[in-house]
Amino acid sequence: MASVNLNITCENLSLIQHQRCLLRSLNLTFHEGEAWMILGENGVGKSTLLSVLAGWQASAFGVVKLADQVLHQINGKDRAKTLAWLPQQDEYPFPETVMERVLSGRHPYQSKWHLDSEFDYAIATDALKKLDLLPLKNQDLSTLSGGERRRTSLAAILSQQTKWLLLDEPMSQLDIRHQQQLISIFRACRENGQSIIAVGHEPNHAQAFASHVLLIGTDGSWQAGSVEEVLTAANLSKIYHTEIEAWEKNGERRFVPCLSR
Ligand SMILES: Nc1ncnc2c1ncn2[C@@H]1O[C@H](COP(=O)(O)OP(=O)(O)OP(=O)(O)O)[C@@H](O)[C@H]1O
Repeated sequence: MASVNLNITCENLSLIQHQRCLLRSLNLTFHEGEAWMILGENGVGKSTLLSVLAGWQASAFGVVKLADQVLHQINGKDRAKTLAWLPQQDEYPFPETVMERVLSGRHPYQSKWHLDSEFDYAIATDALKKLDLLPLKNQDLSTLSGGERRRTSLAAILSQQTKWLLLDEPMSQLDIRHQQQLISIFRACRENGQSIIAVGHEPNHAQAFASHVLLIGTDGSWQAGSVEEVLTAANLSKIYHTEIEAWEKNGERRFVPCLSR
């Protein structure tokens, strides 16, 4: 999609699920080049918002624009060249190898009768390498562990080579080393000109890779801004209804919940 800027803009966006109002009147621009993390309690509407930003689900009220175009008016293939969406659950209903799955990220660039090219294979192989999956490339998805499956979905997203990565709980099921690896990948993606909106449950991940955060409250309220301004112990304690402290070591901030025994 040729365009000067590929910002994602929410204009007066409200989300409703089964007659319950979740997020209210979101007016916010996700600028190209930024990395956002969306935080909030279970059920506040984080996944719903991400699926609306991906164009998968329509919003109840308001508009989402990509650059200056209403998201729903952009044809699916062009949208898929700009926005890659990782849903919360990995669903693999049919027999498929890891490589086949990762190559599916190349579909937006292929015509109906196109066979995967050497170029597609090279991109998929690179994504597999980045996520330590090369030795599993010929394995059927049904034989993978949960974390391996998650990394396969992430590799498919990377091979889509989009400007925006919309990631719903990308760290889920990953062990600590692979979480660290993914944070490095996110940093490299940003250096490469890609932008990220990730849903998660760990404020320290936002601290590690995000430039901005969107905090969503259980009453549909929201607060958005830079990590430095908005990701604070006071704001996190408020949205999670739990006391959270900020600790600092070697100039780095970490958020720790005050667990009572
Ligand atoms: N298809 C559906 N039918 C009815 N209610 C739904 C449906 N999908 C989502 N909901 C409800 O909408 C609310 C928001 O769901 P959503 O998955 O967006 O929350 P979330 O913030 O991502 O939560 P979590 O942190 O648990 O993943 C929840 O209360 C959920 O039960």
